[in-house]
Amino acid sequence: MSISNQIFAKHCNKKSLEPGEFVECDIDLVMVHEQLGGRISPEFRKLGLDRIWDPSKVFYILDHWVPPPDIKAAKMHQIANKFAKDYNIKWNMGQNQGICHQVLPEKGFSRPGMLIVGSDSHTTTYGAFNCIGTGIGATDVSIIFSLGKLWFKIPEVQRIEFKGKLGSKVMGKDVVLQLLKDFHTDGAIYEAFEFGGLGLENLSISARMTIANMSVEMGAKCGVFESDKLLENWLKSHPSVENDFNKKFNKPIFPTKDAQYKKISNYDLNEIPPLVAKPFSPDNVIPVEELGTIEIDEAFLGSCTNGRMEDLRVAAKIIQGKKIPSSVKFIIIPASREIYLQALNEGLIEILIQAGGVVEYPSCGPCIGGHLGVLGPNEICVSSSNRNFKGRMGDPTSKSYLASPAVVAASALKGYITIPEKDIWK
Ligand SMILES: CC(C)[C@H](C(=O)O)[C@@H](O)C(=O)O
Ligand code: SF4
Repeated sequence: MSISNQIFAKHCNKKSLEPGEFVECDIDLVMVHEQLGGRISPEFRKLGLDRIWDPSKVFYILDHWVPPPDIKAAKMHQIANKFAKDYNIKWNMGQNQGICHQVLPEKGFSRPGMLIVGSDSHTTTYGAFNCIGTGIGATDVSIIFSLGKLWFKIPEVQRIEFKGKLGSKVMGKDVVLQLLKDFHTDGAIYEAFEFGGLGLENLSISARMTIANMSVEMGAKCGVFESDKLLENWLKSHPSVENDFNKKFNKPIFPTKDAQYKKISNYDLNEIPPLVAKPFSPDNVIPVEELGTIEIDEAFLGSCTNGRMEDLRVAAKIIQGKKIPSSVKFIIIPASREIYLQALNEGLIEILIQAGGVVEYPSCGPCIGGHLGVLGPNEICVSSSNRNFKGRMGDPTSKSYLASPAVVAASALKGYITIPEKDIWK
C-alpha cells in the first residue's frame, strides 16, 4: 500500500483499500481560518447543536486579512472569534501568528500518519510531514464539527521519484512548477501524489512544503512525502504543544514494497531550470530564460508557498548591499511571526529594508488580492505565491508571474523578470 492508502485505511479501520472506494474516516485535526466567520458558522449553527464533537481537535487562526483591512473583514473576525469562544475551540491562535499552513506545522500539529482537513485548499502543505492534509468546504467542516468524521473517495496514487540535487539557482518552487508543466492543472484530479526517492535528502523541509502546497494546483487531493532523517530531526525540534499528538503520531509511514501506483514518474533535480508560470494559470510554465523581457511593477515575496526562512535567506543574499529601483514595489511578508522574529535576529529584515523593500506583518496579503500590495490596472507582478488567475492579486487587467524566491528577488533588483546572477546555495 502507498503511504496515503495506509493512512486512510487506519482512519476507517480497514486492512486494505481500492482506489475509488468510498470510506468514512475519523479526523485527527481540523484547521479553520476566516472561513469560520464566513460560511462555516452559519452552516454549523443551522444544525442547532450546542457543542462540537471535540474542541481539542480544532486549530483556529486568523490569517487572510490580518489586521483587518476593512469593515467587512473586521466583522468576519468578530463572528469567527465568537464562534471559537462559544464552542471552546482549544487551539485558538488569534490573529498575530501568521499564515495557517506555516503556523500549524511550526507548532508541531502536522505529524506522520495524521489525517488533517482544513477550510483551505492549500491544506495539502502538511503532506511534507508524512501525513495527509486536504482542503474541504464549509459544509464539510460543519459535519466534522458535529460527528468527527468525513467521507473520502480513495484516490489513485501517482508516485514521484526524485534523484539528484537542485542546481545553483534552483529552488523547491521550480520543482513543483516543473510538475505543473508536465501534469497541468487537471493532471492529478482527485489523485494523491507520493513523493520519494534518493533526491529527497537534497530537498529541505521548506522545499517539500512548497511542493506539497502546490500539489493542489494539479487537482491533487494530497501530496505526501516519505519520511526520512531530515523530517525526523525537524519533528524533534518542533514538538507539538498538544502532547497527545507527540505520543500518538510518532511512527513514520513508508510505502510497502508491493505498493500499487497509477504511475511512477522520475525526476532528476539537476535537470530542472529556474521556471516561471505566466498568466493566468500556474501550469503555463516556461524556463525564465525563454521569457523575454517582462518589466515589473511589483515583486512579492511571501505566502504559504514561499515565505519561509530559506526563502528570505536566499532573497537577502541576492539583494544584500544593493538598491532596488524606485519603480518596483518590493513587498516582503514572512509567513509567520516565528519566521519574522528569526529573520530579524539574522539581520535579513534590515538587508531587505535597506535595499528598498517593504516588509509587512505575516498575513496572506496580496496573494489573494486582499491588502498590503494589491495590483492596480495593467500592473505586472512577479510573485512567490501559488496562483496567478485573472484578478487574483488585484485588478482583472493586472498580471502575475509565479516564480521562486530567488527569481522574485533578482527581478526586484533588475526591474524585469530574471534569474539571480550568483549561486544561491553557496
Ligand atoms: C480563502 C481560502 C478559502 C482560499 C483557499 O481555499 O485556498 C485561499 O486561501 C486561496 O489561496 O485561494
Ligand atoms: S497565502 Fe495565499 S495561498 Fe496561502 S492560504 Fe493565504 S491566500 Fe491561500
